[in-house]
Amino acid sequence: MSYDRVEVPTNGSQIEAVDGGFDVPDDPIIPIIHGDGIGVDIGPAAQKVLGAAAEATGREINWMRLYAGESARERYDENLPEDTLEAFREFNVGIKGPLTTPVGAGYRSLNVALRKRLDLYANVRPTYHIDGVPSPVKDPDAMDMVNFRENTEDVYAGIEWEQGTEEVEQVREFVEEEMGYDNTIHEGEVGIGIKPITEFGTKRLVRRAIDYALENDRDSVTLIHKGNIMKFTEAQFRDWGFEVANEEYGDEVITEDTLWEQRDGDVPEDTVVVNDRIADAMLQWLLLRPEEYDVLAMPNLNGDYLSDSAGAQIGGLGIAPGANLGDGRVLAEPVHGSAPKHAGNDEANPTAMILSGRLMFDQMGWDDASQKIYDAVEGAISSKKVTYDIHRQIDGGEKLATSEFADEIVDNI
Ligand SMILES: NC(=O)C1=CN([C@@H]2O[C@H](COP(=O)(O)OP(=O)(O)OC[C@H]3O[C@@H](n4cnc5c(N)ncnc54)[C@H](OP(=O)(O)O)[C@@H]3O)[C@@H](O)[C@H]2O)C=CC1
Ligand SMILES: O=C(O)CCC(=O)C(=O)O
Ligand SMILES: [Mg+2]
Repeated sequence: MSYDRVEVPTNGSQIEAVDGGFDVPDDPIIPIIHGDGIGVDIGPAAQKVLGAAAEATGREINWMRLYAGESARERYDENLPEDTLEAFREFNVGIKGPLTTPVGAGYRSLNVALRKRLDLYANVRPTYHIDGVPSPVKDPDAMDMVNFRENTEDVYAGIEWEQGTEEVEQVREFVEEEMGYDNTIHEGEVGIGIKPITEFGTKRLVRRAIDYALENDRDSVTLIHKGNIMKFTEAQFRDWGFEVANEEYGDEVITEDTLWEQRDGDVPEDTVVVNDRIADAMLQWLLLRPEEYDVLAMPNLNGDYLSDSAGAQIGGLGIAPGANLGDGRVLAEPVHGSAPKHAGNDEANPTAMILSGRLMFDQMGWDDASQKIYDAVEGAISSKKVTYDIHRQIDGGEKLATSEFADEIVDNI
């Protein structure tokens, strides 16, 4: 493949996607987007730590810089160049920092565009507590969840019409007059959006969540929806989710309803329980009884809200990692955004992006390098040498810059 403005490393080899996994050489070429805002600080920091963990386990990462957002506007005069998409398609496994999306007018989310264009349909966001990280809750270790968020549809599909346009009035007329929703929309200006939830999108996401639960000895998968209100989208997500559980997994999975019918309520060994919860109530259980929840599966918007909220319980957005998964493709990225007010100040916490790299290593089968990163992050934080976000929540300690904190982690590897 030839690229317009991307330098492909001359050393290193390609990670191949094979049989639902990856064939990973010891010198892989890995694409990376540093990202907008704090991406200029945390991107290089994460690259350094991940490179050091690879080296410490006898490997070498050959980084391939890719561009999106501001860095792409500078080089290509566009937000999401074809080079970037093609390189992720060719090299299969990569990592990105955050990309800014303007509120209201302006271009649509480049993060969402990358997920959709690369068909990275599952946004996986584990929420676990690392020793020494301060938390606003009494028992942060009670939370050990993995959030599977549908990544390609729901209100993030981007089908909406702006107030004051001819199009929005056409949609209003169609909805009111042809679809029978007369007197449902208030008079005056309106903006209208569409929320598609498909059987295809739901089932592949729920399948991925159940497979993960089975492969990782997890006890349950909870489908999180607002199906009491949105009956044909969110409730349908739940119904299709249960269909997958009931029809595709045999004895490996049992639904909560079946358990209740059996009355003794005992879960057979090695069986994953699939249940569902309504999204607003779930946000209270996250705080009150997190130990009862394990793997969560949900539509796009619920997953976006829930992952930031859960992240707060284990130390905040500076810590919370994530990865976008497709079939034979991985693009790791932190939960947080570009935090513009900290951009370029060398102060943001790189941990979320570093732990996202850990998720990427897990997908590559680099369990030893992944463990090294976990231990080194834990070591750095427990010595109380931390970035500002953690420092302000603890007594004493030393406040480090992003780059210094990355060096501290490298020293712990
Ligand atoms: N996947 C992506 O690329 C995402 C992109 N975005 C985009 O990012 C932009 C900003 O979004 P916003 O809503 O402000 O959310 P952000 O996640 O960017 O930041 C919100 C706040 O969280 C804290 N925070 C976030 N990341 C870190 C970090 N690494 N270290 C320390 N503190 C951190 C900061 O809090 P404090 O200042 O209080 O310390 C920050 O001001 C928007 O354009 C949005 O669309 C948002 C989410 C995901
Ligand atoms: O794309 C964006 O700008 C925000 C997306 C977001 O908040 C997320 O994916 O968690
Ligand atoms: Mg978000």
